[in-house]
Amino acid sequence: MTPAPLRAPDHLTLALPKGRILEEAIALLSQAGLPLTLPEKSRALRHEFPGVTVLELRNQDVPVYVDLGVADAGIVGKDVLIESGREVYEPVDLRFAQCRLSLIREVGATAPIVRVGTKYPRAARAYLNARGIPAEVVKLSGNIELAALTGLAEAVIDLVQTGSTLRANNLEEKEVLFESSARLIVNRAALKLRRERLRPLIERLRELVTEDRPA
Ligand SMILES: Nc1ncnc2c1ncn2[C@@H]1O[C@H](COP(=O)(O)OP(=O)(O)OP(=O)(O)O)[C@@H](O)[C@H]1O
Ligand SMILES: O=P(O)(O)OC[C@H]1O[C@H](OP(=O)(O)OP(=O)(O)O)[C@H](O)[C@@H]1O
Repeated sequence: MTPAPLRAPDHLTLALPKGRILEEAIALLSQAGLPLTLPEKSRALRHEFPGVTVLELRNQDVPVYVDLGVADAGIVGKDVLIESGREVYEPVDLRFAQCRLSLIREVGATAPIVRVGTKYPRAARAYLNARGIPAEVVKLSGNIELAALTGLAEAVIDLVQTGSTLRANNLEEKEVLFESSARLIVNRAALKLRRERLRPLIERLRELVTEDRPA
């Protein structure tokens, strides 16, 4: 196998998630001065721009690529970052993709919580342990709320934004575990090696998010 070519210190590799974050991430990074455009729909997974490579990943894989240094930086939801358990440098709260991770039950449910369905087993266990609730955590992959509707679980832990999914399914939010938004994450070694590219990017993104929404 041929070794991977060394990347020049003035080249950036970014890990971005496909899905709802991609478009806004590309728009913000372009505003910050990177020569990026939204990739055309295709099966290509790696997109080349002048001086920048974009790796298009699943959300959960963004912290892995950044922590292991395959990507210099990435954008990912705080929810996914917490769940990953990876302690990467997180210099900018980008303030989009705002939502919260909450404990959700059917309206009026009072039965003891025996099972909890979630896409976030690590956060769920930490929450249940802190509350002293001896429930089993069942890892699910999507449409998590169905678990509470079908009796698979007495409660679910999932994201809420507008609350319309809850209202449409006769569910209610019982407690917020934490708030989430998109974050810039950076590999610590890359921050030194590619300082000239990463420092101005961090500064510009900080300016852009505070310009958008003054405190
Ligand atoms: N309804 C929502 N409103 C605002 N932000 C959201 C909402 N749902 C999810 N998010 C945020 O956007 C991120 C990406 O969500 P997206 O829906 O693209 O992921 P997904 O397709 O469920 O993930 P995957 O299939 O890769 O597990 C989430 O990690 C969260 O931070
Ligand atoms: O409060 P709301 O505005 O209704 O948003 C919350 C919903 O959005 C997300 O689901 P998504 O649409 O991403 O589908 P998924 O369950 O397949 O991830 C999340 O899992 C909730 O179901």
